[in-house]
Amino acid sequence: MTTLGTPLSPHATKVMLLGSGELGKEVLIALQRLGVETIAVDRYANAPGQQVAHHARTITMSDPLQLKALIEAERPDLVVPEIEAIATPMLEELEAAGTVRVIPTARAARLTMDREGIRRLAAEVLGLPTSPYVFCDSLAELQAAIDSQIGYPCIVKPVMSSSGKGQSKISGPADVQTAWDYAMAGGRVSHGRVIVEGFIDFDYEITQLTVRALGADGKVETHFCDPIGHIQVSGDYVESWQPHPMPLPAIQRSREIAKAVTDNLGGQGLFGVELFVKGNEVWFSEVSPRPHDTGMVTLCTQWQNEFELHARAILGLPVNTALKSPGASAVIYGGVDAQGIVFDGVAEALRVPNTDIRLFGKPESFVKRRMGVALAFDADVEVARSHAKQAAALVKPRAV
Ligand SMILES: Nc1ncnc2c1ncn2[C@@H]1O[C@H](COP(=O)(O)OP(=O)(O)OP(=O)(O)O)[C@@H](O)[C@H]1O
Ligand SMILES: NCC(=O)N[C@@H]1O[C@H](COP(=O)([O-])[O-])[C@@H](O)[C@H]1O
Ligand SMILES: [Mg+2]
Repeated sequence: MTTLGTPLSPHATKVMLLGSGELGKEVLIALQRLGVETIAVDRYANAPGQQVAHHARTITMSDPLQLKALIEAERPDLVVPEIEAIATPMLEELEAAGTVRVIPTARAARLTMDREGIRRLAAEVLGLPTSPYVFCDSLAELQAAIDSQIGYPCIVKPVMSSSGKGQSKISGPADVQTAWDYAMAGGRVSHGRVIVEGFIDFDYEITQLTVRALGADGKVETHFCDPIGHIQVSGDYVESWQPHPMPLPAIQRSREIAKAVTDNLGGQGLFGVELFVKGNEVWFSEVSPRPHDTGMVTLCTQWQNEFELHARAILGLPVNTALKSPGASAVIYGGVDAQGIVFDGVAEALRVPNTDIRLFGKPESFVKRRMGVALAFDADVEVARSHAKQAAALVKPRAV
């Protein structure tokens, strides 16, 4: 039996989010709708989720002592990682000591914190198909790995980074030095380590949202959402849509891979399994043990969006992954480096049929920082894509 409390009372059900960006903000809203008391943690003040949570805390989440002190002071029932760059060994310690439950598990948070843990698990332990890869600690090692094993073209990424930061494609020998330097500048935490991956010439890529939630018998059941297609530019998502049309064998293979990875990571919650598809062949790329940026499309396509699914699953509640309507999302970038920007054209954007927007409320804009998203639904997923892109383009961020 699941019992939920009253926020701000002695019997509150308390959930702490580690990371409170656009994805965490929606999880926090979903939790609050279920009467959960929420604590939003981030590395800077007034992060999107901190603007809607009951409590806001600003710490360096990669510092184990700061993290421990905060968790011990707040004593949440659940700790929900929302970004990778967290002191996950400390979460494992606190979980082992019975201080807190980490979503989906502290081990899953550690393994997915950097590319090495999850890639070795998927390829070497689970035997799943992935791109060929080598981990390197210097420019010389990178060059040697390309020459002896990976070849051109290939992709270099810092082991700890997300949203494409520090990632670049190497087409030939002339690009190697630049890619190395860019990776060194772009990692979230300064480790001089990169992964170099052989380039997969896929037809398309998808996110397979996968939910591990409790059934009536108290056992974990796996649920799948319809596949989400997406387009990435420089390693960052710019457009997504659901459902992505796929042949049945490719859908089955995708779900098989998603099940293998999520079964191993364990716990309860929603996962975003990133897959490359060519014909009926499917490669595992990576997995987020939490809502996925491309899954923002579910804000307009599912009866229970990915944030509500995560909230329900972690609280032990039943989930429904049914599609409500095909739809699409398109990213609104900051376009300027400035604090406290304004957005022109919102009304014009919302005049595009069946659209909606989210402006995340990030206090500072960067040219390539994701500041909002446009959403559109339509019976025809291609029409939805076109409307989402039109709406996103009509929103004009501006420095004042
Ligand atoms: N080996 C590869 N072959 C072909 N394309 C790739 C490869 N690796 C990455 N990409 C492209 O780059 C995108 C981003 O890569 P990846 O997901 O590893 O980066 P990320 O920084 O973790 O991004 P995010 O945090 O947004 O998921 C992929 O979605 C894909 O479009
Ligand atoms: N691909 C991962 C992803 O989309 N994560 C989302 O971006 C935020 C960080 O944004 P910021 O870099 O603009 O602060 C994170 O907090 C999370 O919501
Ligand atoms: Mg990715």
